[in-house]
Amino acid sequence: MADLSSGTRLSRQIYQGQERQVWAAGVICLLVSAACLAMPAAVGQLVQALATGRDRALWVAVLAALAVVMGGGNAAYAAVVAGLAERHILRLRNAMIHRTLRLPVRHVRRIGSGDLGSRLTADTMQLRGSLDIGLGQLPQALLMVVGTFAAMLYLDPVLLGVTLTGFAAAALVITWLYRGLQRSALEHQQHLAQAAQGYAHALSALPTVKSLRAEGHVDAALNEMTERARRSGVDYAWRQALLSPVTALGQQLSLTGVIVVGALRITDGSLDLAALSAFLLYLLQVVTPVSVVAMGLGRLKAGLAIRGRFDEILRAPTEEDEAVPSPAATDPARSDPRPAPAVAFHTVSFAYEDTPVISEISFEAAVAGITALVGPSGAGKSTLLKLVERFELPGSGQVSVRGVPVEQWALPELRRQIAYVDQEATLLNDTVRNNLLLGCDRRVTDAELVRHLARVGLADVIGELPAGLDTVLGQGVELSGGQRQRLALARALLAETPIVLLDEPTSQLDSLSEDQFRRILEDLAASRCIVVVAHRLSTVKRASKIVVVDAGTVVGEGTHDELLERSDLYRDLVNGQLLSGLETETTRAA
Ligand SMILES: Nc1ncnc2c1ncn2[C@@H]1O[C@H](COP(=O)(O)OP(=O)(O)OP(=O)(O)O)[C@@H](O)[C@H]1O
Repeated sequence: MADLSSGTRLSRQIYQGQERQVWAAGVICLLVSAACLAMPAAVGQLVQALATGRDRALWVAVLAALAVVMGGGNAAYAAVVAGLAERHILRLRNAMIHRTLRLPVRHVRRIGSGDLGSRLTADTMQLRGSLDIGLGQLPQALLMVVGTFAAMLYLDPVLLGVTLTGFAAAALVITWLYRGLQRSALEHQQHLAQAAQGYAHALSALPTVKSLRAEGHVDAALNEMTERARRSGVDYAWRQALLSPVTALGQQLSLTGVIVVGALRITDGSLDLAALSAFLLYLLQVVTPVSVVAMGLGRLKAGLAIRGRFDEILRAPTEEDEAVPSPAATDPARSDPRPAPAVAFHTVSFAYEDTPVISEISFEAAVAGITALVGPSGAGKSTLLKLVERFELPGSGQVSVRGVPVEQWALPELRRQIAYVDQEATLLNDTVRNNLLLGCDRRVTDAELVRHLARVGLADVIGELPAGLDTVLGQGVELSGGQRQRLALARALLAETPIVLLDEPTSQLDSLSEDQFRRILEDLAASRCIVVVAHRLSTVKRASKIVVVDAGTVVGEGTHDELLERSDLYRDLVNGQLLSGLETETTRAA
């Protein structure tokens, strides 16, 4: 029943908006099936015409017409069905792309980009094959089977009973094969996806793999994955391959039974030889469509299993679905007479799955000025930025942006308030211009783009690229880590958001760029809220507020001088244990 309802749902999705093509396919299918069914009768008529010498030309013409209908109809049917299937695949791919981009980052990371890529390519190809048989050959074969059995019923119901008994024995084995078929099809696609995921991961870590001379190790691990895919592929293939011989076995049983019972019935006079011959002709004719039905249902079952892998994505809750605004939520900043801070954490706790990472953290970042988050590695600083962006939702407590709890913002509106430069300073595989304009809602001239590039010290670098602002990044043109960070910073500047979140933006900058970066930050901080996860003392010292985070809690808050006096951890950090750039600073101070 479950199969039937998901099959019906699938058909509805495929046919939606393509009703004309569906009708055309239906009419062609009926015409072709009628022509096939009429063929044996027409051949009989021609034989009779040749014997009697009457209407020979007529029956030759009828046979020729039937052949044209069958040939042309089959070609037209295949074309219409291919159009239906391709459109369905297109919709499915686009729906998956649409959905994936709106899922929580953690969900997408958990599945993995290689696996998702495999769903979009290998799974859809497999599904396309299932649709070809399921939509293309199955309906026609079903019509043929029903039509032929109807003709056999008309000729001799007893012999039809014998025929169906033979096929029923085969059906028992086929049902058992189906059960494993769906499972092995799903396993095969999963193994393929795991291999794709492992491969993508290995390629992204290629320089590390090479430098560690770990090619052999990675090779072996990936080979193990491809071997698993081979095993499940073979399992799937033999089950598919058995469908045809089992059907043929059913036919042999039926044939033997029909010949024995037919001969007995001729002997007792309840059947004549002509009817038995016609019956046997139909029995031979029905084998191919029965095989196609058996195979087609098998492929359809496999297709439904694979389709389930798409549904897993299409039904997963998006970020919007996850953040159900709580009417009980109260924003401390709203009830406060002071203007709301740009960012406020109020007793926020958060865990990744079951691992607590943030525990009852409270702090505020003012509308203007730099708030620096410092602390040992793994303290939870980057996680705090993720909570502001609503990549993650707090387990308890409240994160507010401009006085409104993050889950009460419409997500696009919330993110319009924030420019975010992540640790990797991610750039898309697109032109420099488009990379700069991501997240920027206003019209920007090239002159303005160049001005911003100059501000982050990149105007010359970009000017020297083969196509300047139109150069596509990532296609043979790579920027250095520091250049990427500066480009990401220019993007954040262009977005002109009231809040800027920076995650270790100076990690790959040289001291000259770092000075430039610090000046830009100070300019920005005059009118915007900058929350920066910083490991450089040069940035931290100029912050209007420093929040010291340790093991998911705030252990100190204040200015550089205040914290030097009050916070042991901050002193440790400043003494060079955890803030890089310390030596430079201490040397300078000396
Ligand atoms: N996506 C994730 N899933 C599970 N655990 C995570 C995830 N991201 C981070 N963590 C864990 O949460 C803790 C805090 O990580 P976070 O990146 O916020 O620390 P951080 O202070 O920014 O560290 P660093 O300075 O080294 O970047 C770490 O123990 C980390 O292992």
